[in-house]
Amino acid sequence: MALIAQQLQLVGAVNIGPVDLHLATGQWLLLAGGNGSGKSLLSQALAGWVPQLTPMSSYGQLHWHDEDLLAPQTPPLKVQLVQASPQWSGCVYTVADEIGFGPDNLNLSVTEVEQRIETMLQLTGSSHLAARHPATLSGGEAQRVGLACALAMQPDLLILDQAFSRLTPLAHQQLLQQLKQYSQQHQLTVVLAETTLQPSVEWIDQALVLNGGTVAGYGSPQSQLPLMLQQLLCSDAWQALAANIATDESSDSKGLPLTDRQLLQWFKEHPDATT
Ligand SMILES: Nc1ncnc2c1ncn2[C@@H]1O[C@H](COP(=O)(O)OP(=O)(O)OP(=O)(O)O)[C@@H](O)[C@H]1O
Repeated sequence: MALIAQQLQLVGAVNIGPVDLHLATGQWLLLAGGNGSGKSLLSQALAGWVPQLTPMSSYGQLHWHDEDLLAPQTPPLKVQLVQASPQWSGCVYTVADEIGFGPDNLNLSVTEVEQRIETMLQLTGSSHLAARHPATLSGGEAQRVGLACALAMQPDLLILDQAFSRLTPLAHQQLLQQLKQYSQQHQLTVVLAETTLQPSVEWIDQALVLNGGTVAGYGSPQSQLPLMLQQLLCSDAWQALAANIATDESSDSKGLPLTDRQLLQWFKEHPDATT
């Protein structure tokens, strides 16, 4: 297993945990929960920010491969956290240079830095923004560039804390699709922290549901779907599914839909389902 948390507890102004999770290389985990459930604090711990950048006490174990993520050290460069509002370096004047800022500081060759900038501009659909000043970007544009900056560091663990919250649902879906392809090619492990069910649920291998800082559920997306439908934001169509599976005790979690297309099919196969 690549990412392992055992009885992880974060203690500070609020308490998070205990959290147990096991994620293999290349897998995707959804940290699901409502506002204030602890997704961001747990994301920061997974990124190695505790205690240096996020001053909390920690108990239990948290490892990324051989690296102890709770050890008092600089957060590992191979683990990148992208938050909803990207912070810019303030040292450069263009988006292209902002994406190159991290790699430049690794003393890579100019050619390598330029290649990474070009690749990430394309992957995130940001090529048209290359010459813009980062401070002038719209919310959705800034989120694309924030992702490009993180990927330019070639992380092997990427944590996205509501990092696409300002994109349209279609753009969000397309960016996840691009990222999935990249993740499969580069064995990139991904953690998504979200308050909404769609579109992330379709792309994940595991879901961990947080409620008030404690783990309400953990397992396959299908097994956690009934809980996620209760706790996350979702459209009326998905709410209708929630109402149906809540009243259907024979409902088999393995057969639950995860995409809009599968949801349509589910309703076709359950003609008696009412909302
Ligand atoms: N520095 C802090 N001091 C005091 N309380 C904090 C601090 N940081 C976070 N909290 C509290 O910890 C709880 C969990 O916060 P966290 O940011 O992890 O939630 P979240 O699930 O990411 O929420 P949202 O979806 O609203 O972003 C919240 O009640 C929050 O107010």
